[in-house]
Amino acid sequence: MGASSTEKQNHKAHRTSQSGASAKKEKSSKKKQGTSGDGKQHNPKAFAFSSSVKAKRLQSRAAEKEQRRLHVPTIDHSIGEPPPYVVVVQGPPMVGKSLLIKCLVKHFTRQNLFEVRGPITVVSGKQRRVQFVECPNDINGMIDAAKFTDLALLLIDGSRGFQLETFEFLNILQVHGFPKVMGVLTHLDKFKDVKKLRKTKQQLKNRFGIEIKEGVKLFYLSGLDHGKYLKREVLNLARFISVMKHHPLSWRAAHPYVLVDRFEDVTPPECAHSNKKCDRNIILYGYLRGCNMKRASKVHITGAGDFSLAGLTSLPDPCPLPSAAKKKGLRDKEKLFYAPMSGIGDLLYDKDAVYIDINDHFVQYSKVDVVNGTNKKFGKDRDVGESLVKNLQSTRYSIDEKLNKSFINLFEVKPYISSENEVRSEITSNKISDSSSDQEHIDPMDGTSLELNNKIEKRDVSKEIVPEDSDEESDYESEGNDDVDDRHISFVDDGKEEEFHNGMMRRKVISTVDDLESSEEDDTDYQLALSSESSGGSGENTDTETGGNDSKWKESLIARARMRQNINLMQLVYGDSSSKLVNPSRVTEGGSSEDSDDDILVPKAELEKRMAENPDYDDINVDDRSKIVTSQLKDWSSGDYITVIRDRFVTGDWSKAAKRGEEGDSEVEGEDLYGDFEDLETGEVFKNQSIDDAKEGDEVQKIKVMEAEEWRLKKLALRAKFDSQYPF
Ligand SMILES: Nc1nc2c(ncn2[C@@H]2O[C@H](COP(=O)(O)OP(=O)(O)OP(=O)(O)O)[C@@H](O)[C@H]2O)c(=O)[nH]1
Repeated sequence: MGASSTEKQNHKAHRTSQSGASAKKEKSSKKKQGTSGDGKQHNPKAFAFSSSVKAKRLQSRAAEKEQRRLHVPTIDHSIGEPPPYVVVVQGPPMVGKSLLIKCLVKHFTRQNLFEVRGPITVVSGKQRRVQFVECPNDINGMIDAAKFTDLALLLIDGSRGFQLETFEFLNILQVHGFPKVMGVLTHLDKFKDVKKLRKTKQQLKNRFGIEIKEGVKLFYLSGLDHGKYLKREVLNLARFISVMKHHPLSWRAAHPYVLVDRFEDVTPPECAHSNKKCDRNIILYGYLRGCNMKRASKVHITGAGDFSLAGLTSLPDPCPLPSAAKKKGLRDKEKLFYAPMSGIGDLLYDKDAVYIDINDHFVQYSKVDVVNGTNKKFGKDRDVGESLVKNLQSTRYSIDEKLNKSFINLFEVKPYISSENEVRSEITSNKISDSSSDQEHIDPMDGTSLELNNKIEKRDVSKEIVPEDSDEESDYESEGNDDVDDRHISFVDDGKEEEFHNGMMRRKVISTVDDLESSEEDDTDYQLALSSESSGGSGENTDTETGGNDSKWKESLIARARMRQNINLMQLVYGDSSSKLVNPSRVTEGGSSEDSDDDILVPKAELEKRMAENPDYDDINVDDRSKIVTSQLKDWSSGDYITVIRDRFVTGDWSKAAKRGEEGDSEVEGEDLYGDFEDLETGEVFKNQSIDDAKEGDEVQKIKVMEAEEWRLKKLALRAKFDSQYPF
């Protein structure tokens, strides 16, 4: 019973849905199969071309599409890694451009960026690098940015809506080929009402579509978290940027251009120093985009003008793709980031150097200005190397300048002290200058103001006489010379005082005239010291103490100064007294020079007169031969002597010369003019037959000799002529 009832049960037939998603799905699948709803197949001919015109139009359309696809400019990956894509972040002021770049950089590199300046290159994926640039808010900056941007992120303040800057930039983009554009809405957290927020979002999206084109992507950054955009939203935006398809603009693909990420001024500092408007040499670094650039081509630098390239060099990639980077020994993190103008990035590749950047947090090498009397201290304590580097920064003079100012003192006494007056004026000037010894003197070698050196200089120039009374000396030391260096140590030993000044030993002589005179025999490195150093009073003290002997000791000083002014350099260098120096001041009445200072001084004019009357070869000044005594020499300007000399030449009359020789002219005498002569061609030997011999023989013999002589000279002249013409 139960079984029969089940057999009779009527099942409802399956009714296919006529509406809804499943009905649509079914319809489309049947269409694809070419069957109608009842399962019958359509007539295939029904879908063939009904009109030939329509068919042609369809065909040409398809061909056009295909051609367009083929001609889309693409990046040639065969020539190496493509340069990074440039993402320009643009928007009105305070919209959040810098913050967005910082957040994107943080996302890609896990590093914090403190300042956004210049292009920032990051590796966004295995095969892609992105360069972020913040667009300036002036019109020129926008024009420049429109020229190189591959993707423009237009930031719009949601709470304010579209602002003028956005429209300006869009218009500029249109005339520069219109690269890809994406919108980013910020400041959405300022909306308290959710409905209003939704409505505003929709409105802005529609407007954005109208302004640019339908379907343009618009991102929403809904607020801040710890001063940064939400990670999720940044990640979405970053992903979109890194997978976005880029098609370079055709004009750009055909023209080389560089977005400079770093520049260096390599103008010689002297030129820049002397003329601030001189032509500068600049090295610009950046990725070359578009096509290859020729070395000799002219370039346009935006905002600066047209320039010619001096050179073009390819450098290693400062931010290579991870696949190309050598991972051994380097952390990937370091390699994925390059922002030279922002001061980030450890390594900096130059044309001829690689720089390692050490963060100021670790060490501060740059010179820090003292602010409010307190010097900011960075990093750890200084070590030797650091202090050396810092010392270099405080150098005020270049080596050239220092060399120009420096001098080498060959003599113990400066040789320009030549007369009594000069010596006197030197002494007095020292006295005067002592009182003004506070004046700053700059040491040419180390550029520091050293009063100590100043004093040493004075000691060298003039001399110091220290009073015999050692108490006074000590008084002097203690009284007015607090600023004298600590290293000034004095030793008194047998009338001479040894003194250490800056590590140099000096010997002073205790100044009595007797001592001075007795010490003259001692011709060692005796140094006479005038107490020019003793400020004000001591110089006067010496004068008063020596009293009546004043002129006497000065005389001996003058004599010594004069003696030293004529130091023979040759004697100094070779140690041999090949010549005797004339010391006009030291010639005695007898006309001979003596070493003693007791000699009576002879005026220079009188000495010269004496030398002219009774010259001596020894009196010839070896240093200055122009001072040769001329009275003993012949007057070669007289006509007779000139003819004598003239006839000595080939063009002269040799017979006359011979005659003169006969007469025994003193000029010709002694010269071996007619030596033995052998004619190399004939082998004939002519013995030395002077004209004097011919005089003794008969007239014929004499003529013969003359002829032979003339013939010989002719031959010599011919030979000389031949030699000069012969090429080798
Ligand atoms: N509440 C809120 N504040 C934001 C938002 N975006 C940015 N800011 C703040 O706006 C201020 C300016 O941000 P910046 O990134 O310096 O803006 P900018 O566009 O670079 O400014 P300029 O360089 O002067 O043109 C910062 O204090 C940000 O914290 C946002 O979505 N919401």
